[in-house]
Amino acid sequence: MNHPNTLRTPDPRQNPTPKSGKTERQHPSPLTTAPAVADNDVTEKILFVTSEMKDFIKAGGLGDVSAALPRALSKNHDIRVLLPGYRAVLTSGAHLKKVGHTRKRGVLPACDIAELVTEDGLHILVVCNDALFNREGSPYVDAHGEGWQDNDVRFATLSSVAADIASGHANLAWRPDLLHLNDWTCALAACYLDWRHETVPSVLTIHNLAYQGVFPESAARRIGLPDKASELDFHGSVSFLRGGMVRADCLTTVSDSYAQQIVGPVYGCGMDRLLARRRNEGRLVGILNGIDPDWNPLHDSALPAPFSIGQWDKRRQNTADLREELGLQAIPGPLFVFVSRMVHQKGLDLVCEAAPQIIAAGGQLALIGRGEPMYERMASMLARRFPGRVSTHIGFDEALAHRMFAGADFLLMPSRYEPCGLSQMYAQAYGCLPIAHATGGLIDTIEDGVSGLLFEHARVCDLRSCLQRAFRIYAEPLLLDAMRGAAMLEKHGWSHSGQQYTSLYRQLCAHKAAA
Ligand SMILES: Nc1ncnc2c1ncn2[C@@H]1O[C@H](COP(=O)(O)OP(=O)(O)O[C@H]2O[C@H](CO)[C@@H](O)[C@H](O)[C@H]2O)[C@@H](O)[C@H]1O
Repeated sequence: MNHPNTLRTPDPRQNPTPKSGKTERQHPSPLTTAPAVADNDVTEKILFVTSEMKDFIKAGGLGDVSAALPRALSKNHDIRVLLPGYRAVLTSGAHLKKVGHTRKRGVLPACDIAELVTEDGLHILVVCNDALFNREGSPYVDAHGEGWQDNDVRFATLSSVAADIASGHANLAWRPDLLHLNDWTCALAACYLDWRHETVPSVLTIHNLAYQGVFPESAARRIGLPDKASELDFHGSVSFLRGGMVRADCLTTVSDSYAQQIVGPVYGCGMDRLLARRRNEGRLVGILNGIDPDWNPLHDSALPAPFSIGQWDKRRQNTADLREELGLQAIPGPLFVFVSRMVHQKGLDLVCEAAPQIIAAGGQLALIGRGEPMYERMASMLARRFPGRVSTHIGFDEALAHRMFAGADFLLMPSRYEPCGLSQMYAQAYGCLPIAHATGGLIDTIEDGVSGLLFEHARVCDLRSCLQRAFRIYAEPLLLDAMRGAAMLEKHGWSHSGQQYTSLYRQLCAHKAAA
């Protein structure tokens, strides 16, 4: 997710958590007892608000989760996704029908609301405002990679419309019992509900705390913030995420380990004290992401040789074809891949530093990604330095990513931090063993020495030792195949996490109803 207009992780030692003029809402935790969840027991109406969805437009992992989680939840909920009317949505070929309208709210514009239904029956509500959303390119950045100048207005509008739908001010025949917000781009919805004295409960999921939707103070005027909006104050700037973190009824993040890490100064991005307080209130929980069941190497049309556990000859065919596709030599050594946004978080610099060791030991490396120009250059230079042994593809190519997981022996994921991570789970499903820094969701999804390899610190020396382990495993085919099988057997579906969300929704709705 390349979210501009958001500040990179502030150093919390330099920036202690600011004291807001307003006391944060105190309420007893409702998250104590979990009502039983029966399958196909469709109850609460949920509005799932997101700024990207893989069906139409994806910038990062949020796009994957926004496509998979609502579908998993639809067996227990009447769930609708709310998405901005980007050009990619309007021109997707789906039939859009106008179903509602929101009025101008101060400086925020009026919007139409259209509905489309996906082929598999998921209802999507689309916020239509051509001036804000109907433009070419990414949800967050312009053609030069700069954040859209009006991102504050665009995402305040998305949030305001979500609150309008929740409070029955959108002329819609449907009204949700709960709002599920995702990341800073819609976090303000929790504030709008509060400022408008609406009681609809909200859950805010933090997919990546480093992206906080921080804008200069002038944004307050541009989006018409009320004077009382001190919960958005972040060292004199306006933080959309902070507002949502204060006002949402419950915060979730995408793994248990990350939930534990972000209440401390190292991973807390300057928000650790607020988050610790919310955890002590019982209002911060970790719910692990799952992956879409479509990630199945036996039924993947992108693969030259679909395979299942044990069909290692077929898997090797994918490796040979991938080498040919990427212009890599046909050698007997292991193939390592890196499939990721190329940003500081993902540790590409560590991969580049360790690459000569991989080559010297008889391995190969293939990289795919796009992101910050410095990292893209680093990856391209590596391919020029080691022709036939390193391949770099700058760009986004979903089908190639599938073939890389299916053909590579190891996935490199030395992320400095990782809220959950999806690539390691995709890799495991395709028998490619992740080699990862033991942080966040990587701890919760990889069993060291069984379904992948973990190293303790995001340092090149730790990565190097882990690479030596990988070469030793590769030299023992029986062990390698056993680990591949174990990785493919990992259960990373959405059913358990979906149940946890359902329990949470039910507790919050019951609590609000009782109040
Ligand atoms: N060039 C390219 N071509 C093809 N595919 C590419 C690609 N670059 C990346 N991808 C794919 O994009 C997705 C990225 O998902 P991640 O969870 O790894 O990262 P991200 O940091 O964006 O997500 C944030 O949100 C998610 C969702 O909650 C958290 O898992 C994560 O930890 C958090 O940082 C994966 O499916 C990956 O394979």
